[in-house]
This record gives sequence, C-alpha cells and structure tokens, in this order.
Amino acid sequence: MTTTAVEFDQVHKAYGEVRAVDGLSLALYPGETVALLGPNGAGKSTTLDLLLGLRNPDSGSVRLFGGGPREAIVAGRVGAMLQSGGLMDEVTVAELVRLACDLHPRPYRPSDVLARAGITQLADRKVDKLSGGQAQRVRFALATAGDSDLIVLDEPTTGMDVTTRQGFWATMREQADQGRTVLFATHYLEEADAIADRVLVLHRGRLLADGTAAEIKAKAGVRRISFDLEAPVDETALRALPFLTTLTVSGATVRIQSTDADATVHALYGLGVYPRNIEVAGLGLEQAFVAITEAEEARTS
Ligand SMILES: Nc1ncnc2c1ncn2[C@@H]1O[C@H](COP(=O)(O)OP(=O)(O)OP(=O)(O)O)[C@@H](O)[C@H]1O
Repeated sequence: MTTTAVEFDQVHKAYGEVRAVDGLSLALYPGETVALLGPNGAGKSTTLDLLLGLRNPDSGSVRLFGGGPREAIVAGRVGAMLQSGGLMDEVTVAELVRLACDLHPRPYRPSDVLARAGITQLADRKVDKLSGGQAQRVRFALATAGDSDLIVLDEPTTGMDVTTRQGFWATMREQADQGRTVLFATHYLEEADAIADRVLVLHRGRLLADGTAAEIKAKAGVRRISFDLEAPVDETALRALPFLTTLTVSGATVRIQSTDADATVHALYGLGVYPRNIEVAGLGLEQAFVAITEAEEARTS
C-alpha cells in the first residue's frame, strides 16, 4: 500500500461562528502536484495551517506520512512557503538561506539553494530591501533548503513576473518528478490548469471537487455554444431554448452556455434559424470553477 503524504480525516476548524474547515477528508500521494483552489475565505490558508501543525483541528485528524504534522516537520520532511511568512529584517539573503539550511535535518548546500531559486545575485542584499517578487523567491528558497518529501506553497507566485513564474514552476515540476508531493494554493486558475495533476476545489471549508483539471471542467457539466446568425432573431426565442444557462448577443454573434448542448442545438434548428460557424466547446477551468462554486452558493443559500 502506498503511504499517503497527507491525510485529512473529517477535519473541522471554526473561528467563533465561522466554519473555516468543515469536515474535510482528503489524501495526497507521493509525486502528486496538487492545486488547492477556492474563492476568498474558502478555507485554503486554514487548511494549510492545519496541515503544517500551525493550528490544531477542533475535531478530526491530520496525518503527514502516517504521523502527526509536527513529527514530519521536525524530521525535515516538509518545506513550506506561506503567504504571511515575514522574513527576518537586518540579515542578508545569504545569511537567511544559510540559517534555513542549518536548521534542516537533510540540508542542501546554501549556494545550490540560492542558485535553484535564481537569487544568487541577491545573496548580499538585505532582506528588507527586496521587491515583492524577489521576497517571494527568497521564501521559495527557504521552502527548498533541504530534501523535503512534501512542499507546501500558499499563493507562491503572487508578485512574480512572467519569467520568474515560469522558472519557479519548472523547478517545482522537477521536485515532483523526483517523487515529492507539491501542494499549492492559488488564485491563478491557468496555473492550476497547466501545472497540477490534481485540483481540489474548496468552498466554505468543504471539498466541492477533486480531480484532474479535465475532470473538474467536465463536472461543471456546462458547454459553450457560439454561432453567427445571418438575420436578426427575436432574443426571447433564443432565451427560451432548453438547457440554456446564459445568453449573450453581440451583433450577429450569439454565445450560449448550456447544460445539454445537443438538446439546445437541436432546438435552435427547430426555431427555423440558420446558425453559421457553430462551435461547441467545454468550459475553461476558470469558467468551470465559477460554475461549480456558484451552483453550490445557489444550493446552500
Ligand atoms: N484567525 C482568524 N480568526 C477569525 N476568522 C478567521 C481567521 N482566519 C481565517 N478566518 C476566517 O475563516 C475563513 C477561511 O479563511 P482562510 O484564510 O482559510 O481562507 P482562504 O481560502 O485562504 O482565503 P483567501 O483566498 O482570501 O486567502 C474566512 O471566513 C476567514 O474570514
């Protein structure tokens, strides 16, 4: 049996009345790159805090590599890059990275850590003089100061420019290819789509979807239909098409979202109109995410 890297079993965590994590169960395995998505306040940071033992669950259990979070962290099995992680002032980047290496039970050489994070040229810079994107790279260096089995990243690429971001993900990919588990929370859905093997969608502390990006898109169950009309058509007739969820008409072009594209297109021909350039496509991850979370909002409100 494969040992899980991370296992949550019915985990609850509330702050007063707010149920930040509400009965969360999940298992992550070695070598997986997993994106944690969710709207603001969905419970992503709380989940990562629980995972890292920074907070204790009110009930349920959190296991890392079969033991408690602290045990795994003390053993150097976890590297983390948190959103809120303040960097020590008055020290240089090299000093800070050296300290992280000294503290890690299975450290890498500080010069290698600096090089991998692309910050060798910043080694002598004081930490409080860094730009936002540079500070992110330093946090990343601290998360990869040693040979950890699990790397946890909370919105790691915020503030990074496009080139830095690409370099960052290439390095992360290497880490996962070496059998490490990489878990990252993000608001950039295109990143989750491009990088993650698996996407977890959180909403109000619960897991709404868990699968590959393709599976999440399919789960939304909505398809996009677009076509051009040669002659104007009464919008009321279009709006009455079966399974239609949205309709946008701009000039001669009509865009529809439908929960049953075949039936909608069939009915469209039944209106006696002649659509040209008809295209039917699945949703992008971003649209799927919005559709899934909005459907849940509608269901629970
Ligand atoms: N220390 C705290 N005290 C009280 N409430 C908190 C605390 N931390 C978080 N919350 C609340 O718990 C819920 C989950 O917050 P959390 O920060 O885990 O969400 P998130 O998904 O990381 O959000 P974001 O995308 O905005 O970073 C929110 O409603 C938040 O207001």
